[in-house]
Amino acid sequence: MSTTFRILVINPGSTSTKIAVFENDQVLFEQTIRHSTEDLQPYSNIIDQYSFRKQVILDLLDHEGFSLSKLDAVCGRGGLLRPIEGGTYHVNKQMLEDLKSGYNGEHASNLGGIIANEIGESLNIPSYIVDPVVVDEMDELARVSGLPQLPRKSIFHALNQKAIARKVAQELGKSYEQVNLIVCHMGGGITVGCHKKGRVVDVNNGLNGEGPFSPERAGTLPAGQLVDLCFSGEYSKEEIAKLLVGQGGLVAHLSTNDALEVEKRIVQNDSEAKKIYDVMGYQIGKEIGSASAVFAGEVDAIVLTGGLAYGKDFVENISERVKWIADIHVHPGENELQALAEGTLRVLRKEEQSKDYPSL
Ligand SMILES: Nc1ncnc2c1ncn2[C@@H]1O[C@H](COP(=O)(O)OP(=O)(O)OP(=O)(O)O)[C@@H](O)[C@H]1O
Ligand SMILES: CCCC(=O)O
Repeated sequence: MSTTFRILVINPGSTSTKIAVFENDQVLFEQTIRHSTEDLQPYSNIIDQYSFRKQVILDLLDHEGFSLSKLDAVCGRGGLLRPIEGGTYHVNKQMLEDLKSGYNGEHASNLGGIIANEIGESLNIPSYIVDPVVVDEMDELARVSGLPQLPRKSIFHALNQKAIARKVAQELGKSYEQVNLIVCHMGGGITVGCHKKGRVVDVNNGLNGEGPFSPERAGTLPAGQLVDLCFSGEYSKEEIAKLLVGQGGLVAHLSTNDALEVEKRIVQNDSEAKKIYDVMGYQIGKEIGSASAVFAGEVDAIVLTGGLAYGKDFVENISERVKWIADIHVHPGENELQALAEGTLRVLRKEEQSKDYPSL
């Protein structure tokens, strides 16, 4: 029996689709396909981007000369499913239904399992998801909001946050279960997780109007004014939802989700671009500060990760505000493709069993 496994991994983010082909845990090919605001504009729902993103992936693999017939499995980033524990799940009928209907809401990662399944079925090979954004390890007190009918939910960049947290724990010479980390994923969305001895006990739900604004999310808004906006008669429910996720943050203020473009404008002395970019850093600093209270100050490290962590001045802006809390570890980009491949590999090698996504 073959001990070499070839795996296609697919990570649809809000502003990009990242793909890679792995041979066991070694990457053979990796590419980030960026989607501009204009590319995504025609699609009123994220699920409608499905054919567009799948075709872009297939075209790229074809262009690079990768034969699909050599694949052993396909793995996609898991989306807004029902709350489940971390791990590798095979895609099943219920999961597909929940991803398609957006059981817990709309998110680019909903496309991961759907595209993986479609490619997998066409090749007669298995498809999986690993550590979806709904991994839920929150402490009970973190679930309580100021209205009993509106409990808080755990929806965050679980895959990257957990993979980077393990790496930083290793850098500290400890296991993930021995450290307290504040992990700040800064991509199209921004989530700040409190990793307390191996569990994410609190985290802002970046999709639900919580936390800092981001390239595409509005973050925490003044609630009363938001209610007025909702009932102003000027917006439909869908339009308001899009303002919060997709057209909020940098997109709302500067008409771009691309921080590199914002940095370019700053170099050209665009004062509005500078102000908004600075405020995004300020809000991230505030969120990290509030996370430090979750640990009563006992924080081993602060971790800055995601695409925005490539921005040196941006990282400096945040670090100046929070370096008094703990040492800062910067891991730009993300480890998500590797984490997807490793989760799949553990199952293909039978080191672990894939989990069953619960049916109704
Ligand atoms: N070198 C860089 N310097 C500054 N910003 C960068 C750099 N590279 C990418 N970015 C910015 O990072 C953001 C995208 O980050 P990332 O690729 O992690 O997001 P995503 O995967 O699309 O969404 P999410 O991480 O929320 O799922 C964009 O605003 C992009 O312009
Ligand atoms: C991963 C959920 C948070 C976000 O995309 O903003």
